[in-house]
Amino acid sequence: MSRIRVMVAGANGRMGRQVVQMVLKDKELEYLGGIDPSFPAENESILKNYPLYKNFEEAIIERRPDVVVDFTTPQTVKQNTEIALRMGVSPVIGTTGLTYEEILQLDKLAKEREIGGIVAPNFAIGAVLMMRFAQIAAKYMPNVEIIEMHHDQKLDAPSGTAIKTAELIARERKEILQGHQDEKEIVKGSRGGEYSGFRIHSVRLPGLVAHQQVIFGDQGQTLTIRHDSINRESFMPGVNLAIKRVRTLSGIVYGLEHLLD
Ligand SMILES: NC(=O)C1=CN([C@@H]2O[C@H](COP(=O)(O)OP(=O)(O)OC[C@H]3O[C@@H](n4cnc5c(N)ncnc54)[C@H](OP(=O)(O)O)[C@@H]3O)[C@@H](O)[C@H]2O)C=CC1
Ligand SMILES: O=C(O)C1=N[C@H](C(=O)O)C[C@H](O)C1
Repeated sequence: MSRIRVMVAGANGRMGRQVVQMVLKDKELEYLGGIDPSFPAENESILKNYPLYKNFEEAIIERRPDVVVDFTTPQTVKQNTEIALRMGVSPVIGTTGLTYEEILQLDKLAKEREIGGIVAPNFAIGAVLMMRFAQIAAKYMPNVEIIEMHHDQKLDAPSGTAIKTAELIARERKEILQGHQDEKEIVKGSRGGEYSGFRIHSVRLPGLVAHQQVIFGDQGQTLTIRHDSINRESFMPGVNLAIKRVRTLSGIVYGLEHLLD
């Protein structure tokens, strides 16, 4: 059976480097090269042993991969994905920051071109379970707040995981007036961002990787569902699964849970 030909956009980034190593270790995958405007600084970088492009479109035209994995930036991911879909390449998108409307637009394009793609705000299995458990709890405990905590180089807030969690909670939660209606926010932003009547708080600190708590409250009790990615290896089994399954999908699938049994 022929190997799946893979390129990695954002290859020189924190996630991209991890993905390149994972692809190189898997005999079912063939690494065609990376795409990243910033070239690796260290001479010993493994990236330098393979083609490295600065321009996404040029790379896709020249190498013609089956799958392109995108861990770039919220500013560039939509354009990259449109190029990939127009060129018949299946996108595996980990980059966060796409709006729901943008995902729908990409889905339309993917279906027109009969190509499968996946947008997964979190590839860690534990995070997928955390979101599912929060969705279940929201039906019974509608008072809820989300606290997400990430490293201080993150470009988007709230995290893609927090947004997806909020979407799932909002689907199950009955509409309630949460908190005191006469609340006065003394320090602007201290109550976090509002999503569908509940709050999301974003913490950014060095030392953190990717963490989230979903806290539910009720009379005399709280329930806390927490997930921690303590390193970026946590995302690799999910990315690997997505690379192997993406070409069997129809249109853009939103969330790794759709690939799990
Ligand atoms: N879905 C998931 O499970 C996870 C998702 N993420 C998401 O992945 C994204 C990347 O995170 P992270 O690796 O930490 O970020 P980094 O900033 O470390 O890496 C992003 C890389 O992409 C490069 N880049 C920018 N524009 C382009 C482009 N047009 N084409 C190719 N490469 C480009 C950047 O170069 P330069 O620095 O020069 O701009 C940088 O090297 C974020 O959106 C993050 O939220 C992160 C972890 C897990
Ligand atoms: O930027 C990160 O690091 C992460 N981003 C994703 C998100 O926005 O949810 C996934 C994970 O939390 C790590």
